[in-house]
Amino acid sequence: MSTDEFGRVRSWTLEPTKPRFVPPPGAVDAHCHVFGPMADFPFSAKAKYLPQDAGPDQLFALRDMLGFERNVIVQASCHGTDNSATLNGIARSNGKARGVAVVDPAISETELALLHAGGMRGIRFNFLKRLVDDAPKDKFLDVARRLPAGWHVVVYFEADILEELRPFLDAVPVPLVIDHMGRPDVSQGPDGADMRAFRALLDSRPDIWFKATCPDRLSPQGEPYDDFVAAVAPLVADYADRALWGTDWPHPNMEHRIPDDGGLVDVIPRIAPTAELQQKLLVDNPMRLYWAD
Ligand SMILES: O=C(O)c1cc(C(=O)O)oc(=O)c1
Repeated sequence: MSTDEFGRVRSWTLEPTKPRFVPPPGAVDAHCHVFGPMADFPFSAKAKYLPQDAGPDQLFALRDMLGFERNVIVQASCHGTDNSATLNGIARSNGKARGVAVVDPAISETELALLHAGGMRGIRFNFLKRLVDDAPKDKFLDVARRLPAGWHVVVYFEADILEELRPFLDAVPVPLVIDHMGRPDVSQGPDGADMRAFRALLDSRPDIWFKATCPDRLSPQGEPYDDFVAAVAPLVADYADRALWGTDWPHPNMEHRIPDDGGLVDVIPRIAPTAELQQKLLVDNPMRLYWAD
């Protein structure tokens, strides 16, 4: 694990390998983050981790090396509800990044419009207790009802609270995107209880999307992530028009098991084995959600 003299942690490799898989033209890394740089964009006082800087320059260099063209930058929990670092990343991308914000539910319509102008197209609700202090469902629903046209809600939760969250998810009046598939136990296989519950959620509404992401977080086996591939490939095949993919760089909280980003890209052709599936996963689906205008 790499911690600097200020106790700031690095959760990403400085030497990612070049993937064998070549993404189709226009491929979107639809789940990544930026950390800081802290001198310009300090972390939240409530942050649960203190990372080293992982700013837009590093993100865009990785994007190019991996063969991607666009990023969707998701506001990381360490920046709380101050979206300046994410907006800075979008602003510096020459139109090649859009974002997902985290907001105080009391945010005004004017501030939401500013986030839209800055390239945000959704907000994220985080239900992981190790990342946020509280997740007020009633306030979340209030702001979900006031979003700019075309926005969606990204939700991050773990499989053990999916049933409890169902009434809340049912009540969200805009499309939903589920981070990391709601963290199923992939060792249960494609027909395990967690995947069945997740499929039931997807079947409940046609406008629920998911990120087929994070083998590094979800695979007990680790590389080459055979358990993840076995559980997730059928989901991508069956819900091909609703699947997104992303690196999750700089892999918050993964300092003890830092993944190789090239290795993550090489999982793509195993969960999306045909050119048609790859085109949907990496280009058509994220473009519909994030670059509709
Ligand atoms: O599982 C995590 O630790 C994690 C954290 C964050 C964040 O801090 O925003 O985002 C993610 O997508 C995943």
